[in-house]
Amino acid sequence: MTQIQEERTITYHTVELGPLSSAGHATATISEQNEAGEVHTHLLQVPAGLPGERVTIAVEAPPTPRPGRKRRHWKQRPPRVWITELHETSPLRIQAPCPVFGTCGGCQLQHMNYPAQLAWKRDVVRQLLQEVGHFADPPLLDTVACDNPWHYRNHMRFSVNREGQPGLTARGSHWVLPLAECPIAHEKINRALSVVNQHINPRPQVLIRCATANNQMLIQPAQNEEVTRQLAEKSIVVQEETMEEVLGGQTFRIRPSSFFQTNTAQAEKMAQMVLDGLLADQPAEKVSQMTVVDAYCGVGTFAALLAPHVGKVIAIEESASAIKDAQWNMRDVEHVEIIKGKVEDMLPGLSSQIDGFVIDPPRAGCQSIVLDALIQNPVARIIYVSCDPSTLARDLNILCNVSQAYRLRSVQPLDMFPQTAHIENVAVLERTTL
Ligand SMILES: C[S@@+](CC[C@H](N)C(=O)[O-])C[C@H]1O[C@@H](n2cnc3c(N)ncnc32)[C@H](O)[C@@H]1O
Repeated sequence: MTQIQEERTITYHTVELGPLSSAGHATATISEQNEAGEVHTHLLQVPAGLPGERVTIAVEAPPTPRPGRKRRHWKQRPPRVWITELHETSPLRIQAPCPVFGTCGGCQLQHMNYPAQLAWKRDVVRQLLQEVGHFADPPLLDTVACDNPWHYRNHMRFSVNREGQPGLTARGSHWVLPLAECPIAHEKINRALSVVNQHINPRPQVLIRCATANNQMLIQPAQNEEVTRQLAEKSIVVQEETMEEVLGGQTFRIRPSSFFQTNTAQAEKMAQMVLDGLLADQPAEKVSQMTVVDAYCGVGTFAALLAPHVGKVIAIEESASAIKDAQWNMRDVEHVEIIKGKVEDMLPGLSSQIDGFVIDPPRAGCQSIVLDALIQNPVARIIYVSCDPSTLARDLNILCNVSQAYRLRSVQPLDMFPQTAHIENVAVLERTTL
């Protein structure tokens, strides 16, 4: 089959780069004149650039809809932009170790030194808390660094190309870059990849998840006997249904489709922040009587770690697989109630006799019904764990400024995803009325 590739115009511009966008790309403004002599200004995202740098960029016009295609389904893509020459570099620039950095869609910040990444993440959170959250002077702490900002990911989802090779996709496309290793993947995942990529993978994706506390690994789809044997030679024990990982001194069983934090070392720190935020400064006898809710509990990480300290834990989760794991993980704890369901359905019906909440929703943040329930029956403390600072800022504004039901005590950025633009936060809120 012959495929006719559309020819796309590439223009070159020498520019000074502006601030990083929240996606982690530098920005650039260019002006172009069309055939009618009209000048149009465009704000572009420049991957692998840094503010203040003087660079030449190539700008490839986005594809246009093919004749006959319904325009209704057409989604205009931004132009593809890449740096062709660096004239003046930023003092924050370092050599990115990955050969596909800038092309791969996985990392955005490998070219920026690590302290600068941490400072930039704090700055993004500050700006969002001010502009979206309406906190004039937010109580924002410094970003907690990851002790090793490389090889931290315990879970990788590789795409597979037509030749059956696993890799990561290029930014803004479905084009698979076959990989021998990835500098943010855990060393055990890279070891497994070096075996898996020697075989033809029949499915469009390969998921690899490893434990850091032992040699157990989950791989989907299941690999054949030969691959499993070769992995065993590399000391990797491929599990069939569940694997076990240790966090905060407790063992957690995890199924392939259950959520588990992807950076175990940082998750340890995060769990301690949750415990401290909820229980610190309170007399032991009061803590032992507390009823706390772990909403969006996943496999029960926070619930299990809170259980030894408090009177009762109610854990809520919608995923059937995570619920099975949570039940196993807390099988020996009597004072835990595990509820399968949506937080927005369960929360309004819960008793008002709750002393503290841990909420760790997906990126979209909390639904308004959840925020309403927290405002109607304010609890002494909420620990809001968030993987998206913009929805966190939106929800904190409702909980603290609009309703004035809570006071924001602290927001702690935690670098769960070094080398990427993703930002995790732990916010501590307390009820305004005692
Ligand atoms: C960010 S994860 C947090 C998991 C857990 N707190 C942890 O640290 O491992 C969010 C979890 O919320 C669950 N979830 C998503 N939407 C939900 C909803 N509306 N109600 C209940 N659980 C939900 C997901 O299945 C996922 O396990």
